[in-house]
Amino acid sequence: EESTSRTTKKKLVAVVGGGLVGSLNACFFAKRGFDVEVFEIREDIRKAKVVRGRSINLALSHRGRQALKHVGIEEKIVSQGIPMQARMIHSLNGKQYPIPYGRKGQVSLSVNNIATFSYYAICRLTEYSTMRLSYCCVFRPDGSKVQIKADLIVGCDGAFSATRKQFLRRSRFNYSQTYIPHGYMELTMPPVNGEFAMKPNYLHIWPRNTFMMIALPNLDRTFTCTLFMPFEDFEKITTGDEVIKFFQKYFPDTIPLIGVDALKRDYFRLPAQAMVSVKCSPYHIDDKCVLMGDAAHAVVPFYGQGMNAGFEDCIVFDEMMEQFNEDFSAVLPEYSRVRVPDDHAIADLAMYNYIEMRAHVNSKWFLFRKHVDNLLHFLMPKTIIPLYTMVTFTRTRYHEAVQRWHWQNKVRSFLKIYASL
Ligand SMILES: Cc1cc2nc3c(=O)[nH]c(=O)nc-3n(C[C@H](O)[C@H](O)[C@H](O)COP(=O)(O)OP(=O)(O)OC[C@H]3O[C@@H](n4cnc5c(N)ncnc54)[C@H](O)[C@@H]3O)c2cc1C
Ligand SMILES: COc1ccc2c(c1)CN(c1nc(C(=O)N(C)c3cc(Cl)c(F)cc3C(=O)O)c(Cl)s1)C2
Repeated sequence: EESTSRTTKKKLVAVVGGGLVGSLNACFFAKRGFDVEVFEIREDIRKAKVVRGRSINLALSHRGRQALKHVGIEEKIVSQGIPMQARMIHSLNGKQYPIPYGRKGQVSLSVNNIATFSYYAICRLTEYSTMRLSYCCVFRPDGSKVQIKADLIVGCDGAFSATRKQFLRRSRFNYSQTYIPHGYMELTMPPVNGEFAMKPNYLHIWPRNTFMMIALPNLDRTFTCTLFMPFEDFEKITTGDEVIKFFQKYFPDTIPLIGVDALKRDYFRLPAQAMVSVKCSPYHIDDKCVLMGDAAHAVVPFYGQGMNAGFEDCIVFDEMMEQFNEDFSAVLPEYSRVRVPDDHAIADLAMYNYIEMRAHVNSKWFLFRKHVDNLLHFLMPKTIIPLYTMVTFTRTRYHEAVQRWHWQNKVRSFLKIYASL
């Protein structure tokens, strides 16, 4: 029977979206003793046979790991991830050059997407007795809605968020989205005699200016290769032979590793996927609703930070819940005030990196820039910290990392002028 002894009724938090950020966020709220209900449009991940995620594997770095650590699942995820201690640059002549990310411990982890993470997060959730999972769509495709009576709604329903769509109807809500002309396609590189086809503890990169391919290792000793190319170039390749010809020209060393038949087949399995950059503000409505993850800020993947930024959203929000004693009317506006500039900064950084890579990033550029960065950092470790080090291996606020990077560029150009005198 209803326990009358309790003075305050437990508050209910409804999380829309049970993807990477939604399921992690639910852990944060459940840990605080809230009743949490997660609404996920797709079937229960724990029963799903086929993993359907936007990218098969992702680079998990410091920001994301700090969030996982907060709810006690960092070790579980790290044990399922493969550390990448350096980049392996594949030049056109087939030569490979490793470029370390930094000091020994500074690694990114290649983790399997939805399957590994959400599974552990949801299992963690069910350990908190206050957890309920409803596999249904909050806003049904026919527009009808599930009635939720909750004290707080957290929109974690991804780049095409239905929760955010409700924000669009309000005045003073800012929104922008940009589709880039590049698409991406994922291809699998199988093991060779049961072993990884390439060195596993690296982020493999084939930088070819307009075209680029990267490969991250998976636990099952495959690599997931992600080919980035303008849609118009994807469309020019219409037959298996044209695929092989294209790979012979730009990625010759990968043909024997992916396999001619697999290339011809897998290239036409799915069309190239689009990449969108979404910015909006504010992230909240009064003390009622808040957006996090891709629902708040979808970024192009050219910094490997989308999930890490979404996970960091959860820590930042939780820190404010602590600071304002869980008073939503104080936490939500403060969350928008602090987090919008940082998430916009990483969106800009990722877009800048895309434009930089498309323009003049080939093996020589990569080698030159990364060795210069590492050299300057070695000479003036406190003054020159490579931008990707601040972004990937620290929790420096994204907008501060960008400010510092601008300042360092001034120092760098001054040094160049000084050196040339
Ligand atoms: C090619 C590529 C490579 C990437 N690489 C990296 C990387 O290396 N590192 C990194 O940090 N990030 C990377 N990202 C970004 C990362 O995938 C996203 O930032 C991350 O998935 C965002 O998680 P999310 O939970 O906010 O959204 P999603 O993962 O999209 O989850 C949203 C969830 O909400 C559900 N949903 C949607 N609509 C509704 C609704 N109306 N009702 C109920 N449920 C709903 C969906 O089914 C889904 O489960 C990459 C992205 C791409 C495309
Ligand atoms: C699964 O799909 C994807 C797609 C893109 C990425 C990832 C996974 C993981 N990514 C990472 N990027 C950085 C980084 O900081 N930069 C500047 C880089 C940016 C690009 Cl595009 C690149 F090719 C190398 C580096 C590099 O420095 O290694 C990391 Cl550190 S991890 C990009």
